[in-house]
Amino acid sequence: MKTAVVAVIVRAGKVLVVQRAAGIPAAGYWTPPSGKLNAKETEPQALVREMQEELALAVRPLRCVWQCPAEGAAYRLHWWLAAPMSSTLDPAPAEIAAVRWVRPAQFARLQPTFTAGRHFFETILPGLPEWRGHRAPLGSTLEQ
Ligand SMILES: Nc1nc2c([nH]c(=O)n2[C@H]2C[C@H](O)[C@@H](COP(=O)(O)OP(=O)(O)OP(=O)(O)O)O2)c(=O)[nH]1
Repeated sequence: MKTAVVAVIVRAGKVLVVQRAAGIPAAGYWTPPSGKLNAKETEPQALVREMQEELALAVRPLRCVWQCPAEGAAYRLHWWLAAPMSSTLDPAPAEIAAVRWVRPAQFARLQPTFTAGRHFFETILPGLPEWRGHRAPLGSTLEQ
């Protein structure tokens, strides 16, 4: 089965999500950014390439934290933590309609979202040591 990578990019206790553009599959859906692997490409290579193409964002892939089937099951989604290496975003309009940094409670209010995305924010993300470590020292000031 083919693989797509999903990038979990955290900054200041928030996760980067994108709204898929009109004219692509699942238009309008909010999700962490993703992309399919090209032939012979590794998952980290695909992550770096897709974040560059879709957002002009340099990232450093850290580790795969979750896997799940895509809806319709044509793809397997591999969710990777990735560190942002640049501070600006330049979304490609053909693929991305909007970009936001969200806390899990804010993601829960976005519509529409995929079942996998909701599960990730509700269940997987809160259990990751990197996420807890990221948030703990920041306290409540960045939570507003
Ligand atoms: N990003 C994302 N995609 C999901 C989720 N659940 C789910 O079924 N999908 C589907 C939507 C897409 O068809 C597929 C992800 O592949 P993709 O992001 O590479 O799709 P794409 O059409 O933008 O392809 P590409 O050209 O950018 O590679 O999985 C989810 O939670 N997040």
